Amino acid sequence: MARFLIVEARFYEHLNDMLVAGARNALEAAGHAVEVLTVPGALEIPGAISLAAESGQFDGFVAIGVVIRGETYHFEIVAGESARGIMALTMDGIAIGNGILTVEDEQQALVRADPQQKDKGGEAAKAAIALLDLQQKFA
Ligand SMILES: Nc1c(NC[C@H](O)[C@H](O)[C@H](O)CO)[nH]c(=O)[nH]c1=O
Ligand SMILES: CC(=O)[C@@H](O)COP(=O)(O)O
Repeated sequence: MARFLIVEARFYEHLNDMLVAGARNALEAAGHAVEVLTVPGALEIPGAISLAAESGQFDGFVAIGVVIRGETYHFEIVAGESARGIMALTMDGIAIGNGILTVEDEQQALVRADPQQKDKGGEAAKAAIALLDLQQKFA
């Protein structure tokens, strides 16, 4: 049993609930312990994971959020920088699954967040489990 932290950016609550449910289902089905930490937006996710990883309290992480394109360049910043931050932490050896949706509209997000449809939260959780398995394999 490993200890996983889901770090969720609670920007779109109804979509987040579905993504977190999918991630939690996948982690618990695999026999892992799950806690959830909430941050304001996707840009805060890498920093929160970095702090939580330093605490030594968790073995792996699932980043959950939804970024929907608006009218300005802000979408590119939030989508790109959150992914860049997560990838930097991954390359430092932290097991993270990226479940941050970056979509054009809410309809695209709904289909991807719903555990009965694309279940991107569950997919991200399985990716985190796979990375943790690799960490242990190469330790
Ligand atoms: N527009 C979205 C944001 N924006 C907020 C930023 O993530 C951040 O919280 C703010 O700039 C303060 O640092 N966040 C999302 O998760 N989704 C969005 O669509
Ligand atoms: C992440 C975004 O693009 C969005 O929430 C911001 O919208 P806008 O560009 O219209 O300010």
